[in-house]
Amino acid sequence: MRTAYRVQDVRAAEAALMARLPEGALMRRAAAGLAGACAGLLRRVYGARVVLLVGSGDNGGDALYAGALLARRGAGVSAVRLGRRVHEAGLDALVRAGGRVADDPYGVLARADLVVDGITGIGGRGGLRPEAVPVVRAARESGAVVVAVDLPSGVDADTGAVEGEAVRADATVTFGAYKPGLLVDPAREYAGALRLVDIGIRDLLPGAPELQALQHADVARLLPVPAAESDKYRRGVVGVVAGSARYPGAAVLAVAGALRGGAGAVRYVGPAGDAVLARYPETLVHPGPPGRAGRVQAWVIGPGLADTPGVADVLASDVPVLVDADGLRLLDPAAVRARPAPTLLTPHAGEAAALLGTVREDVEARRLDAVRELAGRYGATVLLKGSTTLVADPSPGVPVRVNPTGTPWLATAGSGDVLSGLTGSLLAAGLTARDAGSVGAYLHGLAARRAATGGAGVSPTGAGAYPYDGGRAAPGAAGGAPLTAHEVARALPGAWRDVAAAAPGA
Ligand SMILES: NC(=O)C1=CN([C@@H]2O[C@H](COP(=O)(O)OP(=O)(O)OC[C@H]3O[C@@H](n4cnc5c(N)ncnc54)[C@H](OP(=O)(O)O)[C@@H]3O)[C@@H](O)[C@H]2O)[C@@H](O)CC1
Ligand SMILES: Nc1ncnc2c1ncn2[C@@H]1O[C@H](COP(=O)(O)OP(=O)(O)O)[C@@H](O)[C@H]1O
Ligand SMILES: [K+]
Repeated sequence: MRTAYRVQDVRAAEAALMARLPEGALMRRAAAGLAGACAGLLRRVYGARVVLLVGSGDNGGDALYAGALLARRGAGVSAVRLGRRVHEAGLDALVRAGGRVADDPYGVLARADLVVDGITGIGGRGGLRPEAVPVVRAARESGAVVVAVDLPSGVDADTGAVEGEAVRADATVTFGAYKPGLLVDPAREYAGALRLVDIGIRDLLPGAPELQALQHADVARLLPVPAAESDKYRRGVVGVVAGSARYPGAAVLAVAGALRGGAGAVRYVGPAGDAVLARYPETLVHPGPPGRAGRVQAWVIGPGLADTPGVADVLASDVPVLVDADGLRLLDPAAVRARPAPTLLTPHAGEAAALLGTVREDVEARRLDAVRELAGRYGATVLLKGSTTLVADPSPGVPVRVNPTGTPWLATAGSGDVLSGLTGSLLAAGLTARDAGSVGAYLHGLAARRAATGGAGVSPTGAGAYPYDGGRAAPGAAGGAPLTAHEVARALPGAWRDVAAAAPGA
């Protein structure tokens, strides 16, 4: 499992470790890791042209010490000063190693092979300052590989927000622990490939991180597996209330997901029974209302529902309920808060904005804050869909899960319906709302990657999702082809098998 910690926790851990180590030891560890990563990105260090963008703080210090190490290996290293101050000991080390301060930043940038962004790290506030903006643009336009130190300068480490301009890096070398902004959009997009350098603070970080990103082995442990004595009822029955005369396809897609999510049976309730049966004869169909349809272990309500009644009925039940799409528009917040059984809300940014009384752009700019706030306000688990899918628990101390497997190819009509069916099925099979949401999003993203690329998923460690391959970042959609929601559903068993194969002893 990958974890991310807030700046205050990273600083506290660093301070505790620094008190036990000689002065400067941590920065030397960070710089050595950074220099090693830079060397890996350059075909040859000797003769390479490296430019350091150096801000006022220790982030600039890291860049200067790493630059000194590269200069000692024969690189031509120039420092561009962008702060009011500079890390003096770092600058001395660079000059002693043969590096220099650039008189003409644009001249050295035009010839650079590698640019090291040491403007700000965890001490940065707001976007880049105006004087840094043209320099950063010149770095990007030079075609050099851009490596961010700890974080791309200008992004918010704790929230993933980007206010104004920020560095767009090909790779980010981060120290001690991932920061939330490296895993959550929009900042994640600026970070490129990630590499974590161990500087020895791991055991000094708090027990609960801010974020968790599951990997294959974590998901494998959570997958429901039928026991020898299982029957379809013991595996769980999921009830799907979806579709309408206007949108029968949403019912078919939600059932397509539900049939592949581990429940023993899928009960469809609504007016699109014929369309569902035509595609999936194994479905149990009932015209409704849900209260008369028979016992289920979890309900999914909402995809393509239009204004069909049933939300209040389902929310009044004593089993876990997943509410999506039109269901989110029709729900009574007080009824959600009053439920003794778990509720999982699965909005996209627009639906989340409506639930919060704000606008979509606001949610997209601050996804992590938005998902936590929604979970708190509604007393429900919330899965916020989109470019980075997040799952928040209603209890504030519980880490938010961030899904690493998503791909922009998923932005296709109906793929959310597949996700709600799949996730509801996991709920019916007995997973908690938080686990069902994170496992559902993981399998859904993996299936989409397989469908878009003709088989390639992500590696068991999640490389391919947060890659560090010694080269440039693998962009999310590279090498893929358009896919349909149905293809995502059909690729789910393959994704499930990939993940299950990573279980210990599998
Ligand atoms: N602690 C440790 O043990 C270790 C820390 N390590 C490293 O230290 C980094 C943290 O260093 P830090 O605390 O010095 O902060 P940092 O990110 O360099 O920026 C601070 C200064 O930047 C300025 N500034 C602010 N906003 C700005 C903006 N928008 N645009 C431009 N400038 C802006 C502002 O100064 P001002 O210019 O206002 O005087 C502020 O004081 C951390 O990320 C990691 O790389 C590693 O070596 C491992 C060990
Ligand atoms: N840019 C993106 N990157 C990754 N995943 C995305 C992106 N945009 C949308 N998705 C995913 O695609 C699905 C779309 O669901 P939703 O918005 O409900 O659409 P629909 O209602 O058409 O099914 C969600 O799983 C969401 O997380
Ligand atoms: K930086």
